[in-house]
Amino acid sequence: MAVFTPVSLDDLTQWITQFDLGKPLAIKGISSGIENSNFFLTTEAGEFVLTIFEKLTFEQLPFYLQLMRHLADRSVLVPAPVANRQGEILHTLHGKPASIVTKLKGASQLSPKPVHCAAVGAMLAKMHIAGQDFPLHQPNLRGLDWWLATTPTVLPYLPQDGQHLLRAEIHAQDAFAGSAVYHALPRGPIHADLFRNNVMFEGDRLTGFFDFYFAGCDTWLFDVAVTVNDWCIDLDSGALDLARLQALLAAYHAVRPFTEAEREAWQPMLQAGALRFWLSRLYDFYLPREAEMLTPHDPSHFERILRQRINNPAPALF
Ligand SMILES: Nc1ncnc2c1ncn2[C@@H]1O[C@H](COP(=O)(O)OP(=O)(O)O)[C@@H](O)[C@H]1O
Ligand SMILES: N[C@@H](CCOP(=O)(O)O)C(=O)O
Repeated sequence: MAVFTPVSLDDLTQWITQFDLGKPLAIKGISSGIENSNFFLTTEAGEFVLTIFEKLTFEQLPFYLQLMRHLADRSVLVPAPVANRQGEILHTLHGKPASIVTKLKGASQLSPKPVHCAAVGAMLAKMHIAGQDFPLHQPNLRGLDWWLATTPTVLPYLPQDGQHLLRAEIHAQDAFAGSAVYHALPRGPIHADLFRNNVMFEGDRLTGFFDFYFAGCDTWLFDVAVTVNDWCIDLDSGALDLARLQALLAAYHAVRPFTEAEREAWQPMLQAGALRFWLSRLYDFYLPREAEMLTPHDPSHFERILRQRINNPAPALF
């Protein structure tokens, strides 16, 4: 939708000399970005994505960029941040934080089949394992604390039945987060927003996960639940598609077997994954940021998913 900070080839002539990327040959704004100014950049060394960060700060960005670098170094398919000759991956362009990352081939698969879900499940498990020794820590900033803080803000906008559902679910999630099962869940860096539009495919071959700017440290199962709630559902009803669900979970389990605690936590975690995006969409819908230029996502989509998960519990995990 937008390039907020324009960049021309002339702007890059001098700036790019800090990298071993040769001369800049072409730059093209990416219109679909909503948070940042993104560009496809071609240099003598190949094709890249240049991002100027419009909201994230120099203090916040190292967690995300270092995580992508860490994962890329361990053969997880993610954009690899490109370092300059000083080894730095966070740069300044037009006075704002900027990065150059490798360009993923392909396009998003918005009508996934089991084969695509299996590829996502396997790569997600690989990503969780590879993140285990990542040294930086940042909590999931859209986790329980944020849900608890946001619920009273959005409650007044909801009709009675929505208020009832939200109160009951936040109460259930707060109790679940205090349980022994919850504390036994394996955790580490997670993507936390692995929707269909954040994964690239070339045909049936997954070429990478991107958009790590909701990443944080949380339970791995929460990441699986968020992913399942987008990749393995009928988008109209929110109902789980069992063939896609089975494909994603089996492929994940083959790389990183689920634990007993995860089996017990699966049902509340699927509800947690739905609650998180219901809340963020409610917040963006009723309290849009100043000068927000976007049409907010429909919150009722995730209310429907939450009701589906409560009324039609998913099959048990492996
Ligand atoms: N590393 C990458 N490789 C290929 N395409 C990318 C890459 N990063 C972003 N894109 C493209 O740019 C678009 C916008 O990126 P996104 O991260 O969603 O931006 P924003 O954070 O501003 O919403 C994506 O939909 C995708 O088409
Ligand atoms: N996936 C979230 C919105 C996050 O925005 P993104 O386009 O940067 O992934 C939702 O659907 O609510």
